[in-house]
Amino acid sequence: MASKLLASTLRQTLLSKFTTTHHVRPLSTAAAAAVSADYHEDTDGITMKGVKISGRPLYLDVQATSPVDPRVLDAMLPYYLSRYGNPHSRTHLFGWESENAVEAARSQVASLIGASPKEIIFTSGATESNNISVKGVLHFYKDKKRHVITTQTEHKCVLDSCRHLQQEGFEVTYLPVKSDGLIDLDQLRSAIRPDTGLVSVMAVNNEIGVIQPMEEIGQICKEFNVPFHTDAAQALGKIPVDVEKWNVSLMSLSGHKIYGPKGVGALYLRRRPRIRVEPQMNGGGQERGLRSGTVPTPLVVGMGAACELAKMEMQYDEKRIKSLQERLLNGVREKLDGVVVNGSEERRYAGNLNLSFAYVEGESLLMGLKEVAVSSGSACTSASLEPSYVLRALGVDEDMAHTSIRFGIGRFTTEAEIDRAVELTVHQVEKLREMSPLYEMVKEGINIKDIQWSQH
Ligand SMILES: Cc1ncc(COP(=O)(O)O)c(C=O)c1O
Ligand code: FES
Repeated sequence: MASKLLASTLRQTLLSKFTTTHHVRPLSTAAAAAVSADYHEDTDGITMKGVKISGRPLYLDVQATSPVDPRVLDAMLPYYLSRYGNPHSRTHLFGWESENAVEAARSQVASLIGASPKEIIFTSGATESNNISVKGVLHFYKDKKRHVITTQTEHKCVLDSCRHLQQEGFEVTYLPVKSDGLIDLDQLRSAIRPDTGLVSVMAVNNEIGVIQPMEEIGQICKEFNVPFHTDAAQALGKIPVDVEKWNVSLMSLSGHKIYGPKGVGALYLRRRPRIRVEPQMNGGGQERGLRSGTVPTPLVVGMGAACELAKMEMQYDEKRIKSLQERLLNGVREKLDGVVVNGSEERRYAGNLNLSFAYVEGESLLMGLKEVAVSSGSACTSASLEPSYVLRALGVDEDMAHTSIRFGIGRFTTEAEIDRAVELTVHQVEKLREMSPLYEMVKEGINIKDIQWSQH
């Protein structure tokens, strides 16, 4: 109890010390011009991309990325300022101390997932780890293995790696998901073939937060002796992750989803039985020849520190986040009808709440919510007006998929922020519904599904 209290007090103190609400001053005049052309700040707010916002929005988009924990930054700083040696330099102290720091970080990452440090390869992020896993495994075993199984709701970097393999002549099965977002284990079983070289299923979905049955999938892969890869970018530090329990051969991890820095990640590669991959990067042979390029010591130190903090505080964070999620959901449901949680309500990570609001237009809702930084789904598809392919895979109607909003709650989210988000969301949805003729008809008791719309 004392340590939890200490952690939360420390968090507040460090946060107030480090958090700045100031606009970051660019160094060069060219950069200043580029910024100022689209950025204006005055006493009553900020205008950017043509949108005026009074003050900084509150941040509820932690699935896209999370702020760096001040304690993580604290661990990183010496490796920028004084201990800046190349960890691969063998001839002097600067190199040795950097190498030590990298190895310590490797242990911190391994310890959070129940692996040996020898099984951890540092990469630039989960995108790279997913590319190495999907393409690297199939390329290495290409003489015997020509088939991959994945799901329709994976992150784009897994789906695109699979498409790339298809262009090279490999075959891919994209498993559908049930309406709760989970795969059907019998369908997985029957999709496995003698030439299946990899099963790749993400642990926690980035858009809807559902948790796939990892242990069961791992068991099936063991039974058929097929390597199992999981993209655990959204699971690490959020739910217990254990490479043995899940029987995974490869696992992709990311630093910036767990209050660590952007631009760093890791790949878990099982040693017994050993899984082999073809490297995607050629060069100096760092990271056992699997990922050439100078290991970025400060980033790796940050990822290690973030993992150590996650290990210590996961339970505490989860409890807080769960109660904030309930506060948000109850708050919204108290005032609004027609609010649907997308994805399984039981098997989900509490920090990801994906809601659809019936009878409102999603784009207008997002535009009206500029004081809350939320998204309609993943960051890399957020520019698209298409409804999310993940929600479509769940069988969500196009109109409901269009009105979805993902609320991301994290370690630094406060009750006051949740209350404000509820207030703004309710206000905006009510406003849009007032303008909606459909909602008017629903209130009058007309069943919209029964209406025969005339076609012109
Ligand atoms: C499930 C999932 N996989 C992969 C990624 C990509 O991670 P990174 O930004 O570390 O490359 C993300 C983050 O956007 C993600 O949510
Ligand atoms: S890279 Fe993060 S959601 Fe796409």
